[in-house]
Amino acid sequence: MASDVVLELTDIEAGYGKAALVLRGLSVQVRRGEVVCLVGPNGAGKSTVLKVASGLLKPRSGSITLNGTDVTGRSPQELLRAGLSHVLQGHSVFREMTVEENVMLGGYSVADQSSLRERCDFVKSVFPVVAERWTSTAGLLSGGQQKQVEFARALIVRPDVVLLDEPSMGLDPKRTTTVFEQVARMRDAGVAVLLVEQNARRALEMADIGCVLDLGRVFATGPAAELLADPKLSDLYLGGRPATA
Ligand SMILES: Nc1ncnc2c1ncn2[C@@H]1O[C@H](COP(=O)(O)OP(=O)(O)OP(=O)(O)O)[C@@H](O)[C@H]1O
Repeated sequence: MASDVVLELTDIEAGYGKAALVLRGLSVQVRRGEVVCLVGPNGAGKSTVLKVASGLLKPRSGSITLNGTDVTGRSPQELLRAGLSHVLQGHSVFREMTVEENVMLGGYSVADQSSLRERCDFVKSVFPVVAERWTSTAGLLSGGQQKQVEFARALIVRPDVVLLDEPSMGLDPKRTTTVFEQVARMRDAGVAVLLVEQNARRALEMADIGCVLDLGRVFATGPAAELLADPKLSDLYLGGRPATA
């Protein structure tokens, strides 16, 4: 395994209860400073990959390694301590609380106050809106800005890898652009990002690596720009080819 691989899922089989398998031998790698974007049709298993990676769902077979250590079967809390943060689908900002209070909820496990202060400075440097609105009530921020508060909460523990489940959900195109810019800033700050997106074409324009899932397997993977340029993938999975001028 290359040393820059932060998270690796290998030959994962997973499902819910006694129901049929959702993931059928899926493998994916995420490297430091890289955004890997999972796309594919509804029900392909994209969110299930994130649940397996974060310990919310135990795989029936296969392995998960984090920074080269086998962490298969560990709980979400253990994985958080080991360097993996998961930003769930939907909105998890507490609207009545300030931005600071929301971000600090993520830092409850950081006992050392000076290291917590240093981490605050770090998230403020990654997300300028969070710094500017630090004392504001979170409910007064726009949907895209609230997403940045969720990202900051995930980054306060300074994880090696962040899992993002549909961060653009419910946002208009302009705010989606802003949110994808913030995902790129996390990557540029050295974090590995594994992202699930319905907004496949626009997410792949920002991502480094794309991974097309279908029926619980990886149908195609490679540099995101190459997937975007593939006419067959465009027609099947990316909502058709963009109109040419
Ligand atoms: N908690 C659950 N219990 C039982 N089945 C589930 C559960 N969550 C998901 N599934 C099933 O697993 C399959 C894959 O779901 P998943 O949410 O991973 O797909 P997805 O690719 O993220 O889809 P979407 O794009 O619609 O969010 C679906 O058939 C879904 O019905």
